Amino acid sequence: MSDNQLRLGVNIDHVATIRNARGGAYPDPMRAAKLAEEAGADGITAHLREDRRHIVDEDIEALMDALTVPLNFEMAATPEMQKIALRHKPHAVCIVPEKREERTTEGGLEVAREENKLAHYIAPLREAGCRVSIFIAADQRQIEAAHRIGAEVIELHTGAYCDAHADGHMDEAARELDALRDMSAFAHSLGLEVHAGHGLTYDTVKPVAVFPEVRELNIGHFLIGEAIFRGLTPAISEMRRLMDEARA
Ligand SMILES: CC(=O)[C@@H](O)[C@H](O)COP(=O)(O)O
Ligand SMILES: NCC(=O)COP(=O)(O)O
Repeated sequence: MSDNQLRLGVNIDHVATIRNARGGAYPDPMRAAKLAEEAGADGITAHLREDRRHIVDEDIEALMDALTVPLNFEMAATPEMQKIALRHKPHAVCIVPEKREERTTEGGLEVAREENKLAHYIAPLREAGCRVSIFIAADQRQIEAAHRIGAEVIELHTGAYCDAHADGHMDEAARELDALRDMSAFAHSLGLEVHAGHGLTYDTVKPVAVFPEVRELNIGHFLIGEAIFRGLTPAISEMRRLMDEARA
């Protein structure tokens, strides 16, 4: 991979959402992960929520056993999740905020107010060899705090930009995009590796993919939905093509 190429992490959570709707064994997130690998994904992302609404513990075990690309394990900063991460030692652990009542991840992690607690929380994960990433809003204060606690990576939450775009509020989308651009550059200037994701689609990916400091995009819900219409491999290949085009 050239230095300028953006990595694509495919999030398979919502394959599990469909499986869990009937409580059976299909569609299998592992099969989706293998197809994603073949389609050019550079990594697989999976979020083990406290309520296990999509990915479950057995999925993480299967992914750790069979993946040949890195697993980005998303989790809340709880003792239970720390134990699971330390047992599996995935390539990357992305700490995300989590509320049981939310429909999806709302906003970024509050790092600045929880600095000491989070610094202690991530230390054993780093010692175990996991790259620690913090899922964060495009907010300078939070990025500075993520840097201070010793995170190596931040993932900028692109949800507000994507939601504004989907609602046709283009001025707001442009403002959110400006913040993402400025904060990508700022985080990079501190030495943090910059990732981005949440809610990205074919319509919203290029303006983010073009930021030179961004090294990885994590995309899931849209791709799994799009796979219904064109199949998972073509859906991922098209995303890959748009990212490469943005970066050319
Ligand atoms: C943190 C994040 O953005 C992802 O985990 C993704 O949104 C899928 O999980 P949920 O849809 O459950 O939030
Ligand atoms: N961290 C963001 C992610 O993994 C994918 O989010 P989404 O595309 O499912 O909204």
